[in-house]
Amino acid sequence: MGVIFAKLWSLFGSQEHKVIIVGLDNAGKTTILYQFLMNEVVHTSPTIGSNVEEIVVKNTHFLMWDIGGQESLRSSWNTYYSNTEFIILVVDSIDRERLSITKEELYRMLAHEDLRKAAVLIFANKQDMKGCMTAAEISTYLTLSSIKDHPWHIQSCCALTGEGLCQGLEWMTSRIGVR
Ligand SMILES: Nc1nc2c(ncn2[C@@H]2O[C@H](COP(=O)(O)OP(=O)(O)OP(=O)(O)O)[C@@H](O)[C@H]2O)c(=O)[nH]1
Ligand SMILES: [Mg+2]
Repeated sequence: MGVIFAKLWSLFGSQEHKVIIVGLDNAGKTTILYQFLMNEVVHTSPTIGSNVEEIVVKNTHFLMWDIGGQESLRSSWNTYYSNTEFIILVVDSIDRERLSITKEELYRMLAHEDLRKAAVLIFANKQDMKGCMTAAEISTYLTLSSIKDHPWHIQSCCALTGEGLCQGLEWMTSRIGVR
């Protein structure tokens, strides 16, 4: 009985799932992390290095690393990759000009050995902005349907109101146990 309990506990209870939150500077990564943690909008400044927080969703523990997205910091994203189970890629849906850079970064990550088992959640953030791209437009531009070797999901959201964030987390929890 004790052994069975211990096994179940290790499967569903205490195990921590590593998540990296990436995306270009100003996409809203830090805002999303603290919405997850506190259900409120915090005042942010550009992240130099990273923030890390434990987020618990229905008894599932995620260790979330929010990594600075400025150009000079992107080359060190790979130092966070080992043992990552989920990549949360945050896109600023109003930033049409830089979506091509996000695309390059996405495919660079997917090709990285340390991320070969990672599932990808794409947040199409800032949906409150007038004239923003829809999740469908972003999906088409990023050619997400061509990704066959990683589970992926795109979710539109607004980090300021929190809209869409829970649905993203629900997709992540639904993936646990699948693999
Ligand atoms: N309108 C709007 N603004 C948002 C939203 N999410 C974040 N922001 C704002 O966008 C700005 C940048 O947000 P951050 O969370 O600091 O961005 P970041 O991705 O962590 O940026 P770096 O740390 O530089 O990589 C802040 O002024 C946020 O308030 C959103 O959904 N809508
Ligand atoms: Mg930040």
